[in-house]
Amino acid sequence: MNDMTEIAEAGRAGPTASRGASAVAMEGRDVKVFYGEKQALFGVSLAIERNSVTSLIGPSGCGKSTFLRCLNRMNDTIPICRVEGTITLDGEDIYDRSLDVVELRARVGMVFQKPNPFPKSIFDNVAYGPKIHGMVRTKAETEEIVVSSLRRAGLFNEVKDRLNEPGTGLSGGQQQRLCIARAIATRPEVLLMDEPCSALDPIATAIIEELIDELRETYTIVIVTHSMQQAARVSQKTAFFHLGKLIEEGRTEDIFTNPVHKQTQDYITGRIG
Ligand SMILES: Nc1ncnc2c1ncn2[C@@H]1O[C@H](COP(=O)(O)OP(=O)(O)OP(=O)(O)O)[C@@H](O)[C@H]1O
Repeated sequence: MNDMTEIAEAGRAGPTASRGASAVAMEGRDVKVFYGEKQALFGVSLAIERNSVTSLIGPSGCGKSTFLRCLNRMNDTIPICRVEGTITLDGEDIYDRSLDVVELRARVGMVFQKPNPFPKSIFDNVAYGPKIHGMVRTKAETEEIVVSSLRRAGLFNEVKDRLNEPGTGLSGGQQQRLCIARAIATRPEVLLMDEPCSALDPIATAIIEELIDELRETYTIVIVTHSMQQAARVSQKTAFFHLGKLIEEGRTEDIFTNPVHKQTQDYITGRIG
């Protein structure tokens, strides 16, 4: 099997390759992003389907992370960054002045490239979000949400006897699952993942990929990945970016087996990137 066939096979093996179109959870329309004078995104329009995994792929510097960071306004933290266009969550403009950004980030959670647990206990890492968002009032409620989030992230059995130990003492793969537990503890609708496996070994990567597949039953997931095999394995939709433009998007299987644009074809066959 050549690389292309393997990628296509992996895409076909996805359990939802035949799922019908579901409702749109988030949508970007004509999104332009500038870092100072430099334009990084040129009018990107992309609908993110609910309870589905969307992969953002493309060569380094093409704007994948920039687009991802627009979806929960993480770009607000970069002073020179300016965003134009419209981005909605459940039809609501997330750049509306009346919108509470802290609340938005609870609804649209994020997992980063490098696992970044807080320097706190495993328990407190997960309890932190629900506490600051006023989602829990009692110790029992906090415990319930911590345990269910750790279970959901596939980590509970491994840490149940050491919940009071530091999160930073876990292995890289466990730390990343802890970060996923922390993100889902605020019961978000959407989970953004920026190359969540790039710092992990193949076994830890496989565990996270399996988890992503389970999590999409409950969450809408957008993942930036450099691995086309990973995009094919975990996502139902793929969007290909090049030089700040969205070149092509569609069902993962179609993007990898029958791309419409030459640039997409060149990227997936390894001619660019
Ligand atoms: N904080 C920043 N300040 C200035 N320019 C930035 C900043 N972040 C990104 N850029 C620029 O915006 C463009 C898109 O970058 P972005 O990180 O979104 O690409 P990417 O596709 O995610 O890349 P990679 O795969 O290498 O992570 C690049 O030209 C990059 O140099």
